[in-house]
Amino acid sequence: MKQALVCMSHSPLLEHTDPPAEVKAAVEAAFDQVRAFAAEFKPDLIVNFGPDHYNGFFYDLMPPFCIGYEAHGTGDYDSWDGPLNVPTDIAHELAQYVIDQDIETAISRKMEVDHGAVQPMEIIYGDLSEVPVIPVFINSVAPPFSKMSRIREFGTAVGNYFKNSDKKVLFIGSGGLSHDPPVPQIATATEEQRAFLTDGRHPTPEARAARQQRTIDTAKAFARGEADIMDLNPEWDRAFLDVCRSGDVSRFDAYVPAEMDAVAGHSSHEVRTWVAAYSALRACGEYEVTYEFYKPIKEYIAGFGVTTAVLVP
Ligand SMILES: O=C(O)CCc1cccc(O)c1O
Ligand SMILES: [Fe+2]
Repeated sequence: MKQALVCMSHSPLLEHTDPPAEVKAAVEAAFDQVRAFAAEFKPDLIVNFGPDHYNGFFYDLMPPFCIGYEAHGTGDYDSWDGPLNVPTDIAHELAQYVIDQDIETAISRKMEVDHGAVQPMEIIYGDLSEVPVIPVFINSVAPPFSKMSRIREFGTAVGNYFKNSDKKVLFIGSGGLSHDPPVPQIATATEEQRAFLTDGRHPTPEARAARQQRTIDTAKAFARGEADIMDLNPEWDRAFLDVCRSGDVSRFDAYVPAEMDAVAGHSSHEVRTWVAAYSALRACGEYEVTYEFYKPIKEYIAGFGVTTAVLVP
């Protein structure tokens, strides 16, 4: 089989808060499953569908999705801050193919990817300088959002490009599930927040540290039941995982941004990266989910899901 998938939540709090030991152990066991899965599949190339949290993409120019020809980690929350090993020629051919399917993707020759995009690869590979990866940004925080059917069509186009490739491709989706971390919303932003959301790239070390501390403090308060952020929604999460497992990617179309905001939190839109990844895999054939982990983890501010999937012969 030439294609496979890993979709998993991310949280920059993994190294900054302390869930109960058995929760940490369960998450680490899930990570071990993913590492073993990737080691067995031995991809030649990763197509990494990742969100961004106003570290690489801002309202001065916010595309629905963007294919990276060259990319660099922003290093937020001590995440990868080096170059990614992007096969620019393949990224370019992929972008042209997607556009030829009447899906006008943006492209970047200098993409900046944050913790949300790189964490799965950090967990699997540790270092991001080796494994060839095409980073694909999907807007998951900054309304207006394209319809979920468009994300499915985008993922499907990406999958169709690789369907007959001689390379083994691992599709990765990073984010979700239900969660509402303290990311400012343009609709309720102060003047200062609005300026940050518009073009707040490359913050000072002090500004980045203050933002990160706010998130860490919120996570600790959330775990104590004292934070004023929306609760995680395990029922919504498990229903989403059921759709992934069903193999019928058209069922993703039913997800509506306004509803997701209301019941699953403003960052639940990160599941768009899963929708794109599962749609890319489904374009290559019928698939089955071979591993699924789920646990709502307040210390990580995440309905934390981890899945792997392969094509069925
Ligand atoms: O710093 C930020 O903007 C938010 C960080 C963050 C926290 C919890 C879960 C996430 O998925 C996430 O990205
Ligand atoms: Fe995130």
